Amino acid sequence: MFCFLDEAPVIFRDATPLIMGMDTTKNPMLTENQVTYSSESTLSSPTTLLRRRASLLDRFLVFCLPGNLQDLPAIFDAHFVLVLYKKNMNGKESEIEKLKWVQKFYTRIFELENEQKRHSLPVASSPDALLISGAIALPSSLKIDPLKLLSFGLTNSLRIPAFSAFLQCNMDKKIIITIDGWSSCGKSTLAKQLARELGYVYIDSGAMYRSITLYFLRNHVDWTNPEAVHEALGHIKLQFHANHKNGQSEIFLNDENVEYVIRDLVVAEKVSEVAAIREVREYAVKQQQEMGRKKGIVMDGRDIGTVVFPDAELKIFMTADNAIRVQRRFKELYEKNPNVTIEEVRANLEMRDYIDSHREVSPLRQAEDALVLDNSHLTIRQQLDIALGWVKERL
Ligand SMILES: Nc1ncnc2c1ncn2[C@@H]1O[C@H](COP(=O)(O)OP(=O)(O)OP(=O)(O)O)[C@@H](O)[C@H]1O
Ligand SMILES: Nc1ccn([C@H]2C[C@H](O)[C@@H](COP(=O)(O)O)O2)c(=O)n1
Repeated sequence: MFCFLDEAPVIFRDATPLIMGMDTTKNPMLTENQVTYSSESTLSSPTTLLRRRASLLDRFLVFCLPGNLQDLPAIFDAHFVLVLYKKNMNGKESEIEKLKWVQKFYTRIFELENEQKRHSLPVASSPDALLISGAIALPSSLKIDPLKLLSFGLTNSLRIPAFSAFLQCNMDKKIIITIDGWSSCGKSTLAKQLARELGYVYIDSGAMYRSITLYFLRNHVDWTNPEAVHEALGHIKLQFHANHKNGQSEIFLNDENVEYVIRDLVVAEKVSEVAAIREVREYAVKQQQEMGRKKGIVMDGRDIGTVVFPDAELKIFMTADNAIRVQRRFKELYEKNPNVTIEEVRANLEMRDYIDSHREVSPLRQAEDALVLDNSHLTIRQQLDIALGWVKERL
């Protein structure tokens, strides 16, 4: 399925320069200034052209794609947001190259139009634009390397909704995505975004261990005593519910929303001890496996790719420099409680990482077939784009 969640893009049939539009109202972070253009001279004509058509186009931006024309075929279909024309070539050969591109561009637009007709979809077209909508099967052989996009300097500054749309071509196939890694390296941030992009369920397995710990603390359960643990687990019901206000899935402990209280350092101090108990793990893993039965799930934790879903289609192992992780978590906790100190946060992270990776039962470790994502110097958006690229390869 090729469907744009917000708004279909418009592809302009104009003569050169080739233009594709992107709805900027749906991408508020995107401003014209943020886009790196390959050369000023290429800019004037597309923007002028667009502005002249303000009624139709005032919500669309034009991009020029810097870089080598040879690379364009790979990204052409995937990104309906890009202007793929660069007027910095001289000489006859270049002109021929340019013409070839114009030809390819039109050919593809007409193919798309025909696809839409073939699927009995309304084709909203005018002499100068074609609205792409509905189900259009893009070639499954098409591969896109997000790193290539990074090299164009594009994904730094913009989210490309067309990329999600591209992924949706193959959305019939549901996979399991596991994200394991060290504390506070961004697992849940990435997992939530991936789930949202793909329409998958997100499960924060750490929230389950945290909720169990909260129950034990509140009820003074002696977790060094296996019988007490067994008895207590019998009184625990864990559920995830979507919060319709923020679209996030939140954890409920015996029908109480504990999503926020479990993030407290009081729980964080003890959770690794509780999570190391065999019976606690068996209790949690059973439920996690049940949640992934229908696939279409992104789950983050410590043992998801190794123990919970050893056959997952995509396993990501996240990591980041210690100091960076401490800083990120400190910033987050400080906003909620200015009394927290960076030393406390550092000590907690180090302690949890040590216990989590040294415990006897399902210690944190990288699955052999996991892809490593070190996000020390990546933005949240960049890490998402990289992970989406990996997903695409598996769909
Ligand atoms: N690439 C990034 N750049 C900057 N900050 C980030 C990045 N990724 C995540 N963060 C921030 O780092 C903090 C920790 O992220 P997150 O809660 O996703 O980590 P986690 O690995 O799930 O943590 P935990 O192991 O405790 O569950 C959050 O404040 C998040 O916003
Ligand atoms: N699959 C998992 C998930 C979490 N844990 C433990 C280890 C963590 O220190 C703790 C809290 O998890 P977080 O919220 O930081 O992801 O729970 C685990 O052992 N296995």
